[in-house]
Amino acid sequence: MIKTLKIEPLTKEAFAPFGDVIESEGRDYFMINNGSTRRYHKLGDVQLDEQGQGIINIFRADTLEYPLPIKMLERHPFGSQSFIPLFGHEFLLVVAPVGDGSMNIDPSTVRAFRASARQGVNYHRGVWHHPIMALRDGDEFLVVDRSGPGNNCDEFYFDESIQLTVELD
Ligand SMILES: NC(=O)N[C@@H](O)C(=O)O
Ligand code: NI
Repeated sequence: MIKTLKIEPLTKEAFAPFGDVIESEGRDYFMINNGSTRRYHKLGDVQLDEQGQGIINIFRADTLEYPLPIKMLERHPFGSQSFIPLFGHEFLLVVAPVGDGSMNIDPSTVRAFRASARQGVNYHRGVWHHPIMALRDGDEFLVVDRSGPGNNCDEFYFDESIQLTVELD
């Protein structure tokens, strides 16, 4: 299979099989702090196993070389992982559904999205995704994910006959 992935705009609906979109645009809110603040409540769920602890990190990432061959995806079986851009730059995502839970990805289910400068994502537990795909060198992301015992990062490498690519337009 040789395929250039179509980069889709990131929307709550389109991304629903993979997790949550963290954004304020078009979302419900309620007022707090004596009316000075909008609370966009529960935009995403932090998912953890019983032994997991939720932690807050910053990832500083450089851009990758495009066209980018998608040789592997990874997943975090014990917890969700969110990426919120701190510098307000767009970034890319490549994902595949949890599937049947086995260490296998149907390449036809792999999708690419472009997050706007005001969107973040929260990958749900076990959702396959490519490591962070910043579009600027030195870009920073607030990352909320899970710390705890066990290996929380499975990597799946596609067979060499599967050539999935992401190109920048
Ligand atoms: N390995 C690591 O912490 N980063 C990845 O999980 C990622 O999604 O970028
Ligand atoms: Ni990850």
